[in-house]
Amino acid sequence: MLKNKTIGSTLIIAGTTIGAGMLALPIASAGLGFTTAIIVLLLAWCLMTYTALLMLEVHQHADTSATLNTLAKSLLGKKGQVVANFSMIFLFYALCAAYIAGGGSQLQIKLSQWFSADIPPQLGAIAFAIVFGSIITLGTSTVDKVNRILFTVKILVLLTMFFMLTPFVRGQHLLEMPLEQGFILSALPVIFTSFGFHGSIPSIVKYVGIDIKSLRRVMIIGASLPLVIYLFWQLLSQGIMAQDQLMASGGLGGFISSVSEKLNQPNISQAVAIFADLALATSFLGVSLGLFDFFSDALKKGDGKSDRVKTATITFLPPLCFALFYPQGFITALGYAAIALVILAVFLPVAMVWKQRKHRQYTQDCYQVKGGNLGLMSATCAGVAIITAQCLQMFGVIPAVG
Ligand SMILES: N[C@@H](Cc1ccccc1)C(=O)O
Repeated sequence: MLKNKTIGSTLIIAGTTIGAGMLALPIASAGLGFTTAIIVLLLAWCLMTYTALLMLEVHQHADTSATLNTLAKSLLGKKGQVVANFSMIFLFYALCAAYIAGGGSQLQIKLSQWFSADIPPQLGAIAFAIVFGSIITLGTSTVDKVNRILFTVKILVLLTMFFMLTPFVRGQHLLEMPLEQGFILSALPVIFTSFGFHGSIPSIVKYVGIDIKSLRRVMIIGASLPLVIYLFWQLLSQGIMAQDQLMASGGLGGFISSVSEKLNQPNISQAVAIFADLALATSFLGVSLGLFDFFSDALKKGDGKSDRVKTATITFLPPLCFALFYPQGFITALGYAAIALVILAVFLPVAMVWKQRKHRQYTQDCYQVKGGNLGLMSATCAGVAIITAQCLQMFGVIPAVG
């Protein structure tokens, strides 16, 4: 039974992680060249796995049903709790905004083809938000059913897409060096966000129970599956197109059409487009369900129809507004998400573990993540670097990606 739960939880983690971020990776890392991109991916993976283990170290002494809210409150006090909740809302809003902008632009391209008319991107965003907002409003069991089907198809399409794209990889593209050093900094926030899943750790702990050995395995394998898939994805996207072509694609739709132009194979570009839709849809369902439940709990809304519609409005309206103003804002929104994710997935775990190690006697059988203070310091510095990179981009000091 526990084994079953461990496998299920590993898949939940991997499923949450592989999403919009993966679609943004080829565009965000276009200027880096293959080798540099791989090094940054590995570093981001190390950081995120390390902080996920830190969260387990914190969870081992708390109640099974502890949430980030209660953990932050008990270890860091009222201020910590406010910071935790604020970064959670900001992260989920930014992610939803990215999904609506990305999904909307995909939908708009399709609607324009179907109706042979020039449909504005805003209409795509509205339609995308209404379709998925309704699924969420119908309830968690509907989401579960839709998600299972979409997730299975997503993995099948991913494998097909990898299989079809491999023959087009050209070695010389993989030897290219960073076009400009600034691009390394610019790519950090999006690459970091693509490894994010930390909002789901409390639910997994609650589901599996406090069994550190199993939980460690869940976190390590759950974070490593996306790493393997991203490494392949990087090999394919950067191996097929030269850096300047990738850089010129601009946005998700642009990337997909460059792939189809380059390969001149309608089947492959179809597979890439379907994968992109499914990746957006599954992550959107997972993240917006989390945000919906968070609001419904925080605002003490019931499960009645009118209450659910009200909660849905609070959940979906602000990110929809962002997507209406910035229809091309897919990657921009993911960059903003990185700021909140650094707080949630790096600063908070580090602060909580630091406090706990200081105030609590660790006995022989307590779990303590290796690395000591040096590990905590390095993670903090990495977090500061990511936030700085995003701010420098916002102020136009370094080139923006996307
Ligand atoms: N990693 C997810 C984004 C995410 C970050 C943090 C928590 C949940 C999801 C993606 O690539 O789409």
